[in-house]
Amino acid sequence: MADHQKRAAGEAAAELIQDGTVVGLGTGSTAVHFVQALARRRLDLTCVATSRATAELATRLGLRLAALDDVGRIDVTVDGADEIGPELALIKGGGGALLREKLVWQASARCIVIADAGKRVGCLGRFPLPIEVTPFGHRHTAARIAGVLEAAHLPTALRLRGDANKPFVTDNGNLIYDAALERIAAPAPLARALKAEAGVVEHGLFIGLAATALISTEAGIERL
Ligand SMILES: O=C(CO)[C@H](O)[C@H](O)COP(=O)(O)O
Repeated sequence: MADHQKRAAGEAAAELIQDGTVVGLGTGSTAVHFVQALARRRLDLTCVATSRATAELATRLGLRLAALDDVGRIDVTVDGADEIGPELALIKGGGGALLREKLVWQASARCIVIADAGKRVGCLGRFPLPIEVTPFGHRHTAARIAGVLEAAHLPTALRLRGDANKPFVTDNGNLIYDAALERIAAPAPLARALKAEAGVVEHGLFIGLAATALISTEAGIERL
């Protein structure tokens, strides 16, 4: 999707941030625009990054960073998404930062998701669901995940690094399986079933966390 739509969403979100607040910084190409626009505002902020990549960008741009455990709570987090479904249920983790993202989102009083219009779907699942697992026993965990998923699913694939035929490793030292489900009719029971697996560290279903969505369309920013 056109980068200018991502930029417009990021800039619109940056305008909502108030001076003196604690802000969670998302990960991904849309979140990059938010971080850049936020830095340009030169507010007095404390920021918590959801990935090493975002932390590096924020540091380079002069934003003050704190560790999640060094702040009492986060006032507002702004982050992208891979899919935005009904009731602002989301799939996240395309960039591999889902665990830190969810930890930061859960610590936030308010979460704003920013995206281009192409991310809106009537039913989640077209985007493969990222599932972060421990490296120990990950093939057994993958087999158990396959058992949890609905019968009609497509293969669950170990995510590889783009530049090599080696597994992608998250900032937390874990691996990711991407589950091509096509259609997630009931996200909440699936989320619970996945979390019940010992090898599953986190999954990319973000349910009941986003309060607001800023969707960038050719006609302007739509607020949900
Ligand atoms: O969840 C994420 C990273 O883990 C991203 O927010 C998601 O992948 C969207 O990325 P982009 O803005 O590049 O489309």
